[in-house]
Amino acid sequence: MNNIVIVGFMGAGKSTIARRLGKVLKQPVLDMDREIVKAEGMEINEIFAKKGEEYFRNLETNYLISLKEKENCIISTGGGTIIKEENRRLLKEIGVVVLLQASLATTYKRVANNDRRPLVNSQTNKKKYLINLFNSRKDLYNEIADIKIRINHKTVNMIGDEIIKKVERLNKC
Ligand SMILES: Nc1ncnc2c1ncn2[C@@H]1O[C@H](COP(=O)(O)OP(=O)(O)O)[C@@H](O)[C@H]1O
Ligand SMILES: O=C(O)C1=C[C@@H](OP(=O)(O)O)[C@@H](O)[C@H](O)C1
Ligand SMILES: [Mg+2]
Repeated sequence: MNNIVIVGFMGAGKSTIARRLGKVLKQPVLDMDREIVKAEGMEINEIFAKKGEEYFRNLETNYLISLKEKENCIISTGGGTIIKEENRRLLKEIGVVVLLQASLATTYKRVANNDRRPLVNSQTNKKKYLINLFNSRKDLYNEIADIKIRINHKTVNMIGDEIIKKVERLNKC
């Protein structure tokens, strides 16, 4: 095992921090969205548009099952991977779960004007939609987190270092 699994809401920095951890720890990085895009030969937006969200959620579950074999990897999840109970169970099996916690203000700033997230793109009132989605998922992230990191106003390097320290401490226990 010894994998590090990064969870959190859209825009919290999961993909960015995973890349940083991979570089510092010299471990392979698996970004679920990126791996799914590669396997399907379609961008996330296109998968949602052509096949729907449920299809995408099943791809996430299948991908998580394949991760059970992995060791010493840094895994970046999608913001909605934690929705399904089966996925939450799989994530706990796969590695130490690190939650990146961003404020709604930071989230909105990072996500609202980026067109790569289909769930947000399609909304006319993006702010209201994000607030509701954020609140509906909060408890699920907290439920599975072994380590929680507040990311507001911190650099990528600071967050990476904090994660490494906390994972080391946890592994010593
Ligand atoms: N600590 C940080 N400080 C400033 N910007 C950040 C930080 N972490 C990530 N970002 C930026 O926020 C945006 C969302 O990051 P990303 O890694 O795609 O998040 P996620 O994978 O959680 O959706 C990107 O533009 C990224 O460059
Ligand atoms: O929150 C979500 O439901 C989603 C988050 C996205 O990943 P990021 O959290 O990396 O943006 C991506 O998996 C897809 O657009 C759905
Ligand atoms: Mg990401």
